[in-house]
Amino acid sequence: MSDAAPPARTAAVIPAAGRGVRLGPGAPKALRMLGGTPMLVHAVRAMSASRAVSLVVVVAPPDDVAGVRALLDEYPAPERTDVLVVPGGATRQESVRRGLDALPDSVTTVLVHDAARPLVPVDTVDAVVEAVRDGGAPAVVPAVPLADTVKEVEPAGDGTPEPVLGTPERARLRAVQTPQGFDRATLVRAHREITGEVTDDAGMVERLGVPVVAVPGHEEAFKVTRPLDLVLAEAVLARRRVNDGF
Ligand SMILES: Nc1ccn([C@@H]2O[C@H](COP(=O)(O)OP(=O)(O)OP(=O)(O)O)[C@@H](O)[C@H]2O)c(=O)n1
Ligand SMILES: C[C@](O)(CO)[C@H](O)COP(=O)(O)O
Repeated sequence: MSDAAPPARTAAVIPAAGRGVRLGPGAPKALRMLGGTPMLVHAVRAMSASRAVSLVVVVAPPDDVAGVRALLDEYPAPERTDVLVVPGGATRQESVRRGLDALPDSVTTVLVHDAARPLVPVDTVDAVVEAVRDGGAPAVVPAVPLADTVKEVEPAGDGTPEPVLGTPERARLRAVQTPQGFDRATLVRAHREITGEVTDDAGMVERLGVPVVAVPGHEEAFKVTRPLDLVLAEAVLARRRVNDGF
């Protein structure tokens, strides 16, 4: 970025330090190839596709910060986007916190986006940014309705039958994606004050008692978690190539 560029107001933190155990043996998940390009590079491009995002902080496996830096230099982001790489932690929460610690003072709005959701469309990213900047709520999540009926069970964990405790009303349920968007001060406070297991950043903000709102997500923002998700991701990329005419 040129010296004259204005300081970043909106930044994206990309936690990419996970191993990808559920994906099976191989390279760390964020470095797996999708359509010939590492998953992390797709995720960085998805964030920098938004004109609002001028800084991306990638949180890398702590033993491979230099390798991730070299990889991102090989696949440069648009010139108007700065990309920092910092070491991650043992949990997603810890990795996000380390990404937040690296943000410059100028940043007021933060997106947190899983490297494992490489194909989120830019319209979804922009919708989240706009909703945060509108000031309606300090935390915004993209979310999609569920296709399956959901049961609450008493988990057994060993493959034996699990007692069903209830069936939440499906119309009130959403599957939550990323990027999740936040007023920076609120997210930093959540990461400082909330401890214990939380699976997403908005969940931490909810625990502060601060309002969180959901905006429409996108089916292509799915998380690459299990081997079949890689097949779907390759299919989405192939369809995009056909639609883009190359
Ligand atoms: N210590 C960790 C764990 C996860 N993540 C990141 O958080 C995102 C969502 O996590 P998930 O999909 O669960 O990835 P993994 O933890 O890698 O997957 P698994 O649980 O299968 O090992 C991923 O981009 C992952 O790299 C991270 O930065 N640091
Ligand atoms: C943040 C997240 O992607 C929202 O759906 C999800 O909670 C991450 O969960 P994971 O267990 O780290 O995959």
